[in-house]
Amino acid sequence: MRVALACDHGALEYKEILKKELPQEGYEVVDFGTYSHESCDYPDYIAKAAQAVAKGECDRGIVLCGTGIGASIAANKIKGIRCALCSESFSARLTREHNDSNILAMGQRVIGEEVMRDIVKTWLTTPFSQGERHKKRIAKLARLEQAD
Ligand SMILES: O=C(CO)[C@H](O)[C@H](O)[C@H](O)COP(=O)(O)O
Repeated sequence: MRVALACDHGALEYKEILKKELPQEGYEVVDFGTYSHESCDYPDYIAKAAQAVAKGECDRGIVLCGTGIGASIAANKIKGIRCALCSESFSARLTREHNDSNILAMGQRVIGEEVMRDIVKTWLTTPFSQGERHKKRIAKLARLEQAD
């Protein structure tokens, strides 16, 4: 699985942890930045990762900022993206099973390192349930994008 990573200056450390550790678990990572602690604007980096997922260049994406909120808002502006902001693994599992989320957002200023790892592991390994009720709802989400 190829995973797009992106962050702003508020979450550089967690992005670097994932960049180092995910390949050890067999994931390919593509790093869309940012690459330093210099203050930057999260939409610039998050959009690149989200576009890569939307185009099918990456299978999934993980985006991070201080709270995860700005990152999740930015990712969800891209057509075809269902980005879920998670601070615990229960939601990470349910958003895969129910929403078939293709991007995970987290906040480095909100959750600890081990919680972050737990969320990522759960989110990457949980399949979509394929439930008909969930497929119907996801189709309705897609139709909302068409209304733009
Ligand atoms: O977008 C955010 C808030 O939801 C992120 O947490 C950003 O990382 C944060 O706004 C950055 O704040 P800073 O004061 O510029 O470091």
